[in-house]
Amino acid sequence: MPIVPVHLQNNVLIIQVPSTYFYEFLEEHYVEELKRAIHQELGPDGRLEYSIVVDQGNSQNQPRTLNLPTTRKAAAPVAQATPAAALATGPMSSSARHVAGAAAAPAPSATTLRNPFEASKAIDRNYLHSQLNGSYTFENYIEGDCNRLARSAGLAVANKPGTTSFNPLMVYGGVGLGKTHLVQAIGNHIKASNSDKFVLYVSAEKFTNQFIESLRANAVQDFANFYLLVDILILDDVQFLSGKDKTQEMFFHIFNHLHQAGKQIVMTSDRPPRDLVGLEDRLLSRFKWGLTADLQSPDFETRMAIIQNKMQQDGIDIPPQVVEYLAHSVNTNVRELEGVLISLVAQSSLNRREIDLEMAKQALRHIIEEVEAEVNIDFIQKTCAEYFSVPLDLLKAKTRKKEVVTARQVAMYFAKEHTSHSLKSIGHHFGGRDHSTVIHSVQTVSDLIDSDKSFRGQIVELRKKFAGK
Ligand SMILES: Nc1ncnc2c1ncn2[C@@H]1O[C@H](COP(=O)(O)OP(=O)(O)OP(=O)(O)O)[C@@H](O)[C@H]1O
Repeated sequence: MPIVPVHLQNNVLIIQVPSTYFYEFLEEHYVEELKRAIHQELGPDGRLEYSIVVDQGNSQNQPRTLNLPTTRKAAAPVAQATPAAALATGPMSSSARHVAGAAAAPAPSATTLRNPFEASKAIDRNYLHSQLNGSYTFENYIEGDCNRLARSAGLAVANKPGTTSFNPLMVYGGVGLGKTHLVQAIGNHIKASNSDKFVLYVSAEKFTNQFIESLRANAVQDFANFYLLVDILILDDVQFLSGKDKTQEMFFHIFNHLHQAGKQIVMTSDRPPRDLVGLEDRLLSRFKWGLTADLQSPDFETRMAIIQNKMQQDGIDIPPQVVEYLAHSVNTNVRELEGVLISLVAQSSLNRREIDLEMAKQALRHIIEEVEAEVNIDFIQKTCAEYFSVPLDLLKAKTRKKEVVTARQVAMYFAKEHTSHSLKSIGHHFGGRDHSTVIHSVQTVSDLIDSDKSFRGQIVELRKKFAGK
């Protein structure tokens, strides 16, 4: 059932939709555009109403029509309510909604919505918005060691959605490392080359809120049907589903249905699937069907390339020494790096001063001090790796060499002492180790401090490096 303007009655444009969910979707994303167009064409008195036509599977197979005004505020009930007003107490209604004039729209043949997982094939998906930000592309997603696997898997999925073994594709990593950018780039790429495919980007938080709202409005069936229309479902921040059993159950069914139908599913999470506490095992096991790829903090060269790319994109001109200074100073995450760059440009234009190294140091003193002052896990790992003379990346690797194990355990110990990260999160920063490994490391280091004098001396020296921050 396409969404079509079915009727123009006096100054009222009535748009027909197949479910309350579609009504809400239009309201949320298009209402301003629609209102503008209506005011332009029909003048200031022009109004918009929705006509929801749903087949409830009743004996006569009669479609039911529920008209909704554009505003969600309760409107005064109309004097001569039509039989459709009966819906006010039915499953599709909500007390805040104005039920009026079913006869206003001629009822077309309705879609049968009896099976909650039977998508309506007649809905014209061209009318649906993908919720993608077009500025997130593969072209401006800089590749580095930190993201190589995830990026190339993403590109493979984008070129052949639903047909690679990367289904689902799960991208995980810490804050501001480019998860959303990457998965949206996948969506944008697919959309550009497959105009017939309906790509939908949704955060797990929004998915949850929509689901709760559908429960409240007794329209769970509509909710499910909508999601079953999707060809490529991109669910961001899946960890948000933790502990939300009903939402998980709904997602489980949607996942199964889409997967079986060869539709592509892409997800992001701030931690590896095995650490997603509060998610059902059956869901977690499905997440592992495809490919799980992580994003790490970018190294110096990648940070340089990211800054240069951003400069080119935004037409910013900054001397190379300043770019290098920024890339050296801000090693936490990409969002932080971008923030520092923007702040520098803003200060330069406010003070009408050319950007040079002196100016950059001066202008960013507070910000960079703040970033540097943070004793974060990156800094702790770097300091411990240097102190014990082991390569930094081995702290995150599997190796059990004695000197690496010591450096790793000490770094975990200080991460526990100096940061607010949970044991799980600390483990995640050390190559995805679990929380019991972190507990064991902290205990081992504590025991050695008590029993080994020279080790205790090393810890005291290291602690000074962190205390000075
Ligand atoms: N490899 C990259 N190349 C270019 N820009 C990047 C890269 N990685 C991240 N960015 C940029 O960094 C910013 C933060 O990225 P994004 O929002 O995708 O991170 P995230 O991991 O989803 O963060 P969060 O954990 O807060 O959800 C965005 O502006 C994004 O464009």
